[in-house]
Amino acid sequence: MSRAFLVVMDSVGIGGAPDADRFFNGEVPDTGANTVGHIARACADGRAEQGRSGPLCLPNLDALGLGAAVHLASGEAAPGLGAATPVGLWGAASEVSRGKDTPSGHWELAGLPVPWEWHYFPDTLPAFPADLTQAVAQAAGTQGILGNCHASGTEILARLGAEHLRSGWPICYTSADSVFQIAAHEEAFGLERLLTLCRDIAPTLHAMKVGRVIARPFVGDAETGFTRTGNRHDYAITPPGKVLTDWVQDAGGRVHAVGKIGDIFSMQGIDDVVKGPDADLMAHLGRLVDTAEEGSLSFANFVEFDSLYGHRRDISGYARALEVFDAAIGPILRRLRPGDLMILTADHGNDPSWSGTDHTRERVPVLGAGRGAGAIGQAGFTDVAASIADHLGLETHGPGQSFL
Ligand SMILES: O=P(O)(O)O[C@H]1O[C@H](CO)[C@@H](O)[C@H]1O
Ligand SMILES: [Mn+2]
Ligand SMILES: [Mn+2]
Repeated sequence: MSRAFLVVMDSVGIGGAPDADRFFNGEVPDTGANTVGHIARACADGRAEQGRSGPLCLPNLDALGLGAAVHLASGEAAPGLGAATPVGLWGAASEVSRGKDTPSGHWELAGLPVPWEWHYFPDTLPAFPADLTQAVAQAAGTQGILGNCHASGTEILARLGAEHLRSGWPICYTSADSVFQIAAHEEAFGLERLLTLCRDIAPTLHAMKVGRVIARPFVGDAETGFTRTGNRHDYAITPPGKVLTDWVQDAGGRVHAVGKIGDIFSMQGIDDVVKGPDADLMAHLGRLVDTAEEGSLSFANFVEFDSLYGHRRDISGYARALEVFDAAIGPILRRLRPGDLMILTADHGNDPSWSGTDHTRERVPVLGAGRGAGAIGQAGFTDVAASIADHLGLETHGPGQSFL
């Protein structure tokens, strides 16, 4: 028997997406974006010295083949990585779904490319159509909404947090992703009221093919500043068909979700979920490596690379998070048993050295531990699902090909 662990390092791209010129941050195309490559370059040049220092140090990910994968994907060397011959399976995967967002990336990694065009709101003022604005205000019980624009979630709180406290109106904003985000004060507006509002309005947005309604609760005041809390909740469209989690369950295996995976798949094919900050999630992943059943899939997402550092264009923070992740995953990799496969990958890029504040279209690393060493080469996202299915002895579905 065998077990599988699929670990998504959210936004840890490695450059070189073949269609990067069709994706943008503002006016700037994503051509040339390279999350890991540019972080490694900044570290080597002494431009990532906050809370860490020196060349990017990722011995465990690099031993599996991260540096080699960066070079394969982008043609660029990542300074500090890629010196040794990989001891894992390594390759670079491209996405075919037409969104560079989290659900598109995860669904395709789970075997199902997104078959539709997502709806994106224009970067205009207002960003939302009048009937949607009215529907949200009516559901909120307010005379109107604030925001109604593209924004970074932290910047818009600094700009509109005080006005939200004065008016009581919810702050609604979007991004280059297919999202409708509602920020509201946990105490003044009420956390439960915000979650109810998002849940009630979600079917309207999903009918428009907007991927997610995201509740963004925050606390604080104008004097001390406003801070988002851990009570974020995503209300996502359901995947349009069966995915890897269903394949595992249909064969009688259990599926354990760690982090945002439950939200991203609307709990489809998932037995249980644990949430929390990434440091806690790593402890849960370690526990699953020690306890997961034969035939099971443990599916984890580590979001802080993206949410705390990529969108904030914080190169030092992103480098630090990669180094902390690397140090923590090492002992877990060493606890894998015969018959286990762990794949580490990503869902899109979010190059912190790039223009704008949105994701970047990139290839992603595919690093495999437990099934020997070797080059996978250029792969598709769906090959990840096919390979896990192959490893677990399941029938595969969809376009993916196993690289095992
Ligand atoms: O700037 P914040 O609120 O973190 O928003 C980011 O988070 C959203 C969901 O991942 C993305 O679409 C991006 O807009
Ligand atoms: Mn993501
Ligand atoms: Mn993101």
